Amino acid sequence: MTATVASAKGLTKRYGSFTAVDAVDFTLEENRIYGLLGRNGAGKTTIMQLLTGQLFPNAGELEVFGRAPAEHADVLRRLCFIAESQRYPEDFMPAHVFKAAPWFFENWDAAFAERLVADFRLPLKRRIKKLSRGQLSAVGVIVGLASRAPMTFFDEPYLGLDAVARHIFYDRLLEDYAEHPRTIVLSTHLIDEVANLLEHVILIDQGRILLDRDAEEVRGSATTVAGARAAVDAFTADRPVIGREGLGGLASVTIDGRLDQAERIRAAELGLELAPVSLQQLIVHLTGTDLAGSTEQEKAA
Ligand SMILES: Nc1ncnc2c1ncn2[C@@H]1O[C@H](COP(=O)(O)OP(=O)(O)OP(=O)(O)O)[C@@H](O)[C@H]1O
Repeated sequence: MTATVASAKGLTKRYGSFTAVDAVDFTLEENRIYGLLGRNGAGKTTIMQLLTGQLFPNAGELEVFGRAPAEHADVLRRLCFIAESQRYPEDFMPAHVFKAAPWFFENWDAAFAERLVADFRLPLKRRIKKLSRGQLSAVGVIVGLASRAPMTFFDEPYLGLDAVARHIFYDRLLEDYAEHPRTIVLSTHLIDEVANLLEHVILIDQGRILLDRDAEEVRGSATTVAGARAAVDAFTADRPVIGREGLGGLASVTIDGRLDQAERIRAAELGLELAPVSLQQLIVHLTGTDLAGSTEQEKAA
């Protein structure tokens, strides 16, 4: 039995006349790794700032650990938010950050932080403003991991981190999560890289939730059917189509939903090729722009 650690109902955030988060409902369960995904400007950072009490909602209900997060110190001390471009006091070095961290995070593991510093080859005694972009991201990633906060938010945490460092992050996150389960919310555009890490996916588009589903269910929940156009069209005619491409007499159509054995046999008989759709491909299909039309908000503006 899992417990709900955050819940939003009709949660809305406006910036002037622009609605960045539009009456969303969702819950976060204890000890799960969530992917908060979506295109630029979708509203991911805004949702994380609402959850961590940095912003007040304009409407709706929001509870984190049973209370409105803003101004409740007992909630805020259980949260860790790692922003894309974290700011630190002038003249701070990484060593200062890690020394101060236990004042904010009661579960802080100094030995784990030390190991991560070695993994990321982070210079401890260099001014933070002199660090490279990737080294600056490493400081945030280390704080996020070693804080072991019951609810940890990583908002695009790895700007500038090289591929090796990103994989160290994923590996350490999974290892440590296995030993110290907690709720983790990760926002990223590198969906393929984190696809296997995520347990649950929340997909945001223009301030609304497009998908809120167990990652296992999402994986393999869509299929691309490719082959001769007439056969593809016949096979996909009665199904929910989420993407379509074609060239000459060939077509490739992505459909939502799983295919059963009989359908797979029928596809084979029609000479069609079936391929599972990756999480990234699915998200591209679901959030791809309708090039023919503008968005509702743009029309209204
Ligand atoms: N302080 C603000 N004033 C006005 N508009 C804002 C403000 N902060 C964010 N927005 C707008 O709200 C929308 C959501 O922004 P948000 O930062 O939450 O998106 P995001 O999904 O995190 O995007 P990205 O992936 O690019 O980081 C965007 O259109 C953004 O321009």
